[in-house]
Amino acid sequence: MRMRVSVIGTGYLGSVHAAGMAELGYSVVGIDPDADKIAALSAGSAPIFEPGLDELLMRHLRSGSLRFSSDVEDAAGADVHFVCVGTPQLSDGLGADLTDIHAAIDSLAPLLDRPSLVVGKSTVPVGTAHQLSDKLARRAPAGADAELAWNPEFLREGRAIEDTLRPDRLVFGVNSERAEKILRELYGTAIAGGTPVVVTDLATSELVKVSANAFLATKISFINAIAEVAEVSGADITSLADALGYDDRIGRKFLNAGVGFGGGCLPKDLRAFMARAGELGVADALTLLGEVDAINLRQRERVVELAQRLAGGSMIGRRVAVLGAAFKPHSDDVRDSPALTIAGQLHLQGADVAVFDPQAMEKARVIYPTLEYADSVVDACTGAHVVLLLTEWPEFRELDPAELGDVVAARVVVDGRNCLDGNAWRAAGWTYRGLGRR
Ligand SMILES: NC(=O)c1ccc[n+]([C@@H]2O[C@H](COP(=O)([O-])OP(=O)(O)OC[C@H]3O[C@@H](n4cnc5c(N)ncnc54)[C@H](O)[C@@H]3O)[C@@H](O)[C@H]2O)c1
Ligand SMILES: O=c1ccn([C@@H]2O[C@H](COP(=O)(O)OP(=O)(O)O[C@H]3O[C@H](CO)[C@@H](O)[C@H](O)[C@H]3O)[C@@H](O)[C@H]2O)c(=O)[nH]1
Repeated sequence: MRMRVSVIGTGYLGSVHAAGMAELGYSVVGIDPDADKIAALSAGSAPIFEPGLDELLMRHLRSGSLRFSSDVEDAAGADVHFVCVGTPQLSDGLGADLTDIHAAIDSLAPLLDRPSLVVGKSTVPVGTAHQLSDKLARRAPAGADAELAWNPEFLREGRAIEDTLRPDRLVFGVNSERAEKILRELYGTAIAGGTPVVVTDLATSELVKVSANAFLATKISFINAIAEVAEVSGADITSLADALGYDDRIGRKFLNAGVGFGGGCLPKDLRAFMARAGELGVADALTLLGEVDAINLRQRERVVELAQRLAGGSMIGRRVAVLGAAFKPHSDDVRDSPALTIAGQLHLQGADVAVFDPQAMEKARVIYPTLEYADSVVDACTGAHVVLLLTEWPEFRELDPAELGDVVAARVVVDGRNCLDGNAWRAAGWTYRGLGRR
């Protein structure tokens, strides 16, 4: 009989994971208390923008291998339960809020009356899985037969389906050979396709995840720090990154300088990692990450200051076009988005800010309701004194500077992602400013 899988929490991670597990041939139920989300998913229309997700949902809803429910009791029949609930930043700005993950285990445990595996995928501070494992053993009617494993997720938004079906690596944090065997069977397709597997303990698996995100964040802040120096030296950060990247030991990926990292993962995971190190008495070990965070936030301030300078000193009575609201292209996720932070700051300083994003308008409106949301790039730029490109959507890269020049009040562009051809924009009469570029 094919394995039955439940996915607890169907947000950015869980919705893709549920559809991915159905694609791998399992019988899947996705559980989430958010009734609107469940209604949308059940209709085959994901509440998030993720390329290919609607098609995958529709295919497996139709075949009957995928369903969604807001009642956790519907997870009772599954053999494996993936926990994908949110672990957002606490309101004090430091540690991770583990309320939802404890609530998820509390609601699931009483349903586990036969051998089953609960697999944590959420990103958690090291030590959390051990606590949840104890809780499960105490509360599940099956006792030790209801076991916990940790299988951190490394998917990138915008490429989430590919990353789910063909991950770079799999990490299994397990307490038993039985748990390892079940996970190997579940991911058999990827393993047969060559995906390497690291089998380890719970604590290592939790730490792998936060270390991976901390390393990626460090790479981005490193290049952004160098970009500040390049800018005042007349050097060019993009050529510099290309030259660094040819060294295999360094690699070109994650060396794109600009307004820095945002989203629902890198910033909050970095801060939660530092907070956990503090609780463990080794805060000094991670002081580097405090600097990574500070460098990252400084990039947003640098763009605000640059826009002010280019607008003549004051933002009052100035119109600014912000191209991009999502934290990265091919996503509608606006959590901790550099583009929206910058737009919000300029608005507070009196600018008339018009935002356009191909996918993230609806979600942006919820958190910044007072900004103007334009229907197109041209609408946003009409009458603008400064154009800020802050998310590198392909359609923004391909803009024609001559055509856009006809609608703006002043031909001034800040390329916050260093993705435009500065020479072409200058040739069309624009004042072009990249970050870390001549
Ligand atoms: N977004 C990503 O690309 C990504 C990638 C890897 C890891 N992660 C990690 O995965 C976790 C989820 O992230 P996300 O971006 O999907 O968050 P999200 O906010 O989009 O989704 C979380 C979902 O959990 C649901 N939920 C809350 N309490 C619940 C409960 N008790 N039972 C069932 N569902 C519940 C919420 O309603 C929400 O739909 C986080 O720990 C995150 O760090 C995310
Ligand atoms: O050279 C670069 C690369 C990325 N970014 C920015 O960094 C942020 C994060 O990008 P990315 O890592 O591609 O997006 P996420 O979907 O948030 O994925 C990260 O966070 C996920 C959740 O933990 C992990 O699963 C992924 O492995 C990890 O890459 C975005 O704002 C990007 O614009 C840069 O500024 N420069």
